[in-house]
Amino acid sequence: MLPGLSSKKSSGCRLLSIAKRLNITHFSSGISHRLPQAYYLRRFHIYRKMSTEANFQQLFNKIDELKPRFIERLAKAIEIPAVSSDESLRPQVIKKAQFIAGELQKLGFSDIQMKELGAQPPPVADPNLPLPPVVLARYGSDPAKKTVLVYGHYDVQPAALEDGWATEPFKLIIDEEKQLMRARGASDDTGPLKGWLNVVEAHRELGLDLPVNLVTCFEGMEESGSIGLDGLIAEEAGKYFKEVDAVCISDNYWLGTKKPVLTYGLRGCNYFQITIEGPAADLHSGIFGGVISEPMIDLTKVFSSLVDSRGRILIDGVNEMVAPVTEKEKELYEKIDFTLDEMNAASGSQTCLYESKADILMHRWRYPSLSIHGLEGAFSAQGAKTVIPSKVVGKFSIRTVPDMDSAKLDKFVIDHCDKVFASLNSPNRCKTELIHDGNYWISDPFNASFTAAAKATKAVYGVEPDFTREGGSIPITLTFEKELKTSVMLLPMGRGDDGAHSINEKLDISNYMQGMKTMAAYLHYYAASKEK
Ligand SMILES: NCC(=O)N[C@@H](Cc1c[nH]cn1)C(=O)O
Ligand SMILES: [Zn+2]
Ligand SMILES: [Zn+2]
Repeated sequence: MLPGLSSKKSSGCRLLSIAKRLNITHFSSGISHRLPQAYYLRRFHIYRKMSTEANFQQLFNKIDELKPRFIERLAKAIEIPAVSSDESLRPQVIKKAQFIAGELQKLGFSDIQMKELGAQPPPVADPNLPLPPVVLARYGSDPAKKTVLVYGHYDVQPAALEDGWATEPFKLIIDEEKQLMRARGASDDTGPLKGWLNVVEAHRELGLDLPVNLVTCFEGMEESGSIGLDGLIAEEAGKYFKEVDAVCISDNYWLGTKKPVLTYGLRGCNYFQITIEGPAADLHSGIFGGVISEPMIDLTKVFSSLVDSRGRILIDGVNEMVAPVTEKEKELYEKIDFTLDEMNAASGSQTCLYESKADILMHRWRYPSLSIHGLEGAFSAQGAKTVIPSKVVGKFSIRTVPDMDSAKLDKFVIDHCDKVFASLNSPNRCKTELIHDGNYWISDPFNASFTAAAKATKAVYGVEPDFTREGGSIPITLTFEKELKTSVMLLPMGRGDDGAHSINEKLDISNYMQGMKTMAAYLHYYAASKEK
């Protein structure tokens, strides 16, 4: 099976040798062991029997049987447009939290708490805008069982029909021909979040004991940088999350479309905005064009100084912080099941900047990238409006990697924008600020949790998963690891071509069904493992 099955209970030397094999030099934290080995051995004897493939068959059949109900329930959650970045939709985000709490209650979860996080900090239009609550709940509290915290987010990215969606984004559409479900949040992350609830439901329907105690941590600000969640986790580490042995996050995707993966690394994300303002109001370009200084022209100059068309970041000091590639690391990429064709299929184009698999993967996983996302305040409709916008707010983000220092990065970026703007000699005003940030994360993929997930993947898909890193970010991952002193494992449900954050987001029905089976099997294998 997997080489080097072990956990972080082993000595530091062992961990170091695993790190060497994977060529990881940036473990984000250590793991403490709070209970003696005998305790876990006892748990192992209790649950070993339940974790046999025979029991899985019963569970898998039940999940299959409940498929129509599970799809219908997902459709109900999807209907709530919980877009965390749109202040006007904040009541909908809160409504979705309440909806999920109601579902948890119906399923027999206990100690359900809607943790309030206060008002959203600036920059924000409404200074009293409430952050959406974090939904905490428990299923079981048997001291003889291990406790798994499952994290997910119920907020989603914006979506509108006019962006080019084939169908209404907040209505779950079943494409019978392609056997997939299309809607905003289907894959990121309402589908996987509902998956955990469905796993509990399948156990209940069978009268089967859940092999672990489950704790939920479902947030509503992930797509906006998980604002407020760090503090809550720190606060609850010794309280609500006290007994947590492992954290499992299902909020990412397979690398491609065929092979299941387990993910042990993420890039971070620092998100910035540049505000440039000048005239008191939008102006007629025939009257004022060529006579006044235009904020939009200044912004394009600053934007174009950030990155070149080959994706190279042009800000002094940024690339210098990146950990160098070693020869051994290069070998890792060759073993990963992925092709340029898959990359092109996922982007729906032939616009990839690299040809070799290693280059693509390295630029997705271990190098930083800078993306320009858009702007507020400028004309963006069809037709030709001859206006000079008086104030524009440009948005861009940098995906961060080991060994980049987040605070240093912020300084480099802000200094750079200030310097470029100053060089324009513009009478306009310019301000660059950080909107939110979240750290990169890299972990040990040979601990008990990853091992259990690998066995679960094999039991469901019949293949060993690839171990991958991911270019996206889940800002809270490192916080869980540090504050709870537990391992974190990423168990993706969807595929690399799901179109998360894009138009026509989808989740293949087979990924939903097999994903839930994998989640269930993971809980059983993890419960049965000797190690934490
Ligand atoms: N499924 C994970 C995901 O989409 N994460 C977001 C997180 C984020 C960071 N800043 C804003 N959102 C991502 O864009 O990677
Ligand atoms: Zn997500
Ligand atoms: Zn997302």
